[in-house]
Amino acid sequence: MVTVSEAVEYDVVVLGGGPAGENIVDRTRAAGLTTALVEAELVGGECSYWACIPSKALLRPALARADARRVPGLAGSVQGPLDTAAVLAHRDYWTSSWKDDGQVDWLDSIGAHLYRGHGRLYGVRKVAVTSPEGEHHVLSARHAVVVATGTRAVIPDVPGLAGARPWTSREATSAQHAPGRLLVVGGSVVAAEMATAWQALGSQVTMLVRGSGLLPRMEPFAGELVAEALREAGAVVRTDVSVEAVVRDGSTGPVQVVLEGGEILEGDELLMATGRSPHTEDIGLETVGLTPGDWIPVDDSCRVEGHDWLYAVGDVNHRALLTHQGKYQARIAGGVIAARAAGVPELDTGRWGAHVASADTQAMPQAVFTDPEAAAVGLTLAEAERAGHRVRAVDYDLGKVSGAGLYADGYRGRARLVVDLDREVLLGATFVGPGAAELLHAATVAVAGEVPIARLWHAVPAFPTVSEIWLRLLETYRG
Ligand SMILES: Cc1cc2nc3c(=O)[nH]c(=O)nc-3n(C[C@H](O)[C@H](O)[C@H](O)COP(=O)(O)OP(=O)(O)OC[C@H]3O[C@@H](n4cnc5c(N)ncnc54)[C@H](O)[C@@H]3O)c2cc1C
Ligand SMILES: NC(=O)c1ccc[n+]([C@@H]2O[C@H](COP(=O)([O-])OP(=O)(O)OC[C@H]3O[C@@H](n4cnc5c(N)ncnc54)[C@H](O)[C@@H]3O)[C@@H](O)[C@H]2O)c1
Repeated sequence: MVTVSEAVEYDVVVLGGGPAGENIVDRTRAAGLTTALVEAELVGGECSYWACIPSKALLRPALARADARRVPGLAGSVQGPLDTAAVLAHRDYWTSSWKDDGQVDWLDSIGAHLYRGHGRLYGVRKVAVTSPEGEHHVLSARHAVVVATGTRAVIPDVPGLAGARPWTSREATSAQHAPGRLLVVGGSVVAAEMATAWQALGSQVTMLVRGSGLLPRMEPFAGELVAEALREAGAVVRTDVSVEAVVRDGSTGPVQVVLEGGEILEGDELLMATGRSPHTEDIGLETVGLTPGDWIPVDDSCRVEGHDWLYAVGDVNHRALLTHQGKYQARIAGGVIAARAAGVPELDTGRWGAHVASADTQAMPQAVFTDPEAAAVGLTLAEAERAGHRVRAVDYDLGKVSGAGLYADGYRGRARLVVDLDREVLLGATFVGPGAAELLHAATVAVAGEVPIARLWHAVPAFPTVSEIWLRLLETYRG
């Protein structure tokens, strides 16, 4: 091991090169600071290679076909199966076949230094790196160390599961063929999106959901509409079931799942879409008084309490497990690091200030690329009520909007605004329907901007777009 006296010094050292880590590098370099990035696998992280990008590349053809099948005059031409090989090749293109040359070129172009290898905190302001070749480096940070090590899939402690080669999100996004029968355990976002993709790509999907419905963090109608569409597409969606054991003999044979009550189901692959745990077991948290394996709690500037040099951004701080929020946190924390390095006397930490990630808690958007798409920002009705707001939910059938009817024959969807009755602003909005993801940003602007309902009345949606849902919702609210 090299000694600390041989440490290479930078202004900022970033541990983990996913979207959040990359954005810290970008912001701190833009501020003229010297920055090193430590990455154990591929620069770009989970999102680029085994999550957002490949999953959306698999889903886009499925959703485009579903939309086209609802357009008179076109529907007849798109009744056949997807070209699975072409879809997988398209996915491979979007992951650059799991190579990160493009991202590395970008790091070079902005003058950041990449250290490939496993990084660990090594006491105050230091990171030790072990390269794949076994070389050791110690990096020392003048201003900040930023942990952005992300998450991995949780494999629950179910008898027989660990030895049954279950798929996680990694295999579900990188598989090179469609399994004949795919069992999916879980009912949240990864489960719903991957069930949608693989059912469309030719697998017979069976979803085994522990709860009473899909997409449990959204308004209940989101999960209901997505489950209905999955069933119509031929998938089996079973709710209120619990997996008690898994059996798989040999390495390539079918896998059996034993449900509570004894029923046995068989599949060719088993996807466990049962949540995430932080990549913090072996990153030296103990050397700075934190607990290995835990999420890293931070304040609203993404700084770790009690350590004025240590920050955590992205999934690892557990504020919002979404790429765009991790990137947002990185922009905020990058700005904080740059301001403090420049000796700015006072940070802008008021609500919605430049140095606090207010949107994580007050206006977080999410788009789920199922058929129909489900998109939401801010609070659901139940969350707003739990938080003690005096609210009213305003609902409207998206299919009744002319733009939606023209978009697709028999358009099925629903929208909800959650209105704060005391301030007459939106606390949340949800849209479920084909193409609904693109309705989301208008709602995000309204929620983050706390735009008064009276002013939204003057934001006129173009006719005949699906966005006319805004007019219908406001009319419904005003009675
Ligand atoms: C199937 C799936 C689909 C998703 N789709 C979406 C989507 O459509 N939209 C969306 O917003 N979010 C989506 N997400 C969530 C999104 O992937 C994460 O929120 C995002 O990747 C988090 O970014 P991050 O930078 O915090 O961490 P990651 O992307 O996990 O990157 C962390 C990086 O740190 C590296 N690392 C870890 N430990 C070390 C170490 N000790 N030393 C060096 N390097 C280390 C890892 O190798 C990795 O490259 C999806 C997730 C899944 C699983
Ligand atoms: N389009 C997007 O924005 C997108 C897509 C995919 C994932 N993501 C994000 O990635 C993160 C991970 O998603 P996820 O769906 O893996 O996790 P999740 O935490 O959202 O859901 C995990 C689900 O698994 C269930 N579960 C846990 N243990 C179980 C068990 N033993 N048996 C049966 N069910 C069990 C839970 O009840 C929960 O509903 C989420 O935060 C999600 O927002 C986002």
